[in-house]
Amino acid sequence: MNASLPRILVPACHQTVKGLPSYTVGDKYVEAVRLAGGQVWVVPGLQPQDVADVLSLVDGVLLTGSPSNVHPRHFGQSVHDDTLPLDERRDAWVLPLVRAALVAGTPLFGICRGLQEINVALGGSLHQAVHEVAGLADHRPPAEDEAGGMYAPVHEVLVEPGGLLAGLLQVPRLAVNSLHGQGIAVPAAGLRIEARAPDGLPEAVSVPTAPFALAVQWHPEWRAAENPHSQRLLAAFGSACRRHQARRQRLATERAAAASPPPDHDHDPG
Ligand SMILES: N[C@@H](CCC(=O)NCCCC(=O)O)C(=O)O
Repeated sequence: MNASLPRILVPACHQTVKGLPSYTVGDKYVEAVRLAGGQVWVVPGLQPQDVADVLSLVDGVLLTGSPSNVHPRHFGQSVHDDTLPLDERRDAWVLPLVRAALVAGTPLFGICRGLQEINVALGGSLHQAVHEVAGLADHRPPAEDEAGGMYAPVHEVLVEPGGLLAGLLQVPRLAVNSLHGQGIAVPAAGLRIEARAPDGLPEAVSVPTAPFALAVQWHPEWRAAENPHSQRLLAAFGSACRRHQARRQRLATERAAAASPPPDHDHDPG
C-alpha cells in the first residue's frame, strides 16, 4: 500500500455471514477506491464520539451500497417490510460520520445506500418501497440470471444542468444500473438534486456548500474501469481527497511549528 496516497475511509457493513456476526465490504468498493487513487481504510465501526478524531486522520469517505436499509426510525417512520435487512450498527455511526465529514470539509462520495444515508443524516426521508409509490417505477435489480445480470444498465438518469454532476460527466443523460428498493422521498435541506430517473426519483445529489460531497443511487463501482462515466466520478473524488490531504498535511505542519519552541538566540553556546 502506498502510504503517500490519500486515505479513504470506507465504513464496513455489519451482517451475519455463515451464522457469524461479521464486518464486510465488497471487493468492488475497494477496487473503486484504488481506481480513484486512494488507499483503503476500512473501518468496522466507531463510537459516535470518536468520529471527529478519526476523520482528522483521513482524506475522504466512501459510503458503499448495501442490501440493508437505513432504519426508518432515523426519518420518523416504522419499518414497512420487516423481511428486509437492516444494519443498525452502521446507521449508528455513519449518520454522525456524514454530518462530521461535512463540518470538517472531508470529501464524501456516496453510492446507493450511501446516498440514502447522506439524505437521512441531513434530515431528509426515504420511500421505503419505491415500487409501491404511485407514479414511481420499480428500481429493484433484475434477476441475477437475466441478460447482463443484476448490474446491467436498466434505465437512464437525466442530469440536471449546471450542477456538479453535469460538470463532471458533460452529458445530459446516461444509462445506469439499479439495485435499490428505497429512494429519496423528501430531500434534505441543503442537498442539490443532480440527476433524476425518468419517473422523477432523485438519482444523484450533492452538497454544494461542501468542497466535495456527491452521491449517486446507481453503482459506478461496478466494473468502473470499463465505464468512462464511472472513471470520471472516481477521478473527481480522488482529486478532492488529494486536495484535502494537502490541506491536512499543511495544517499538521503548521501545528508542529506552532508547538515547537522558538530558537533561543540569547543562549551562548559557549
Ligand atoms: N438497501 C437499500 C440500498 C440498496 C443498495 O445499496 N444496494 C446495493 C446492494 C449490493 C451492492 O453493494 O452492490 C435499498 O434497497 O434501497
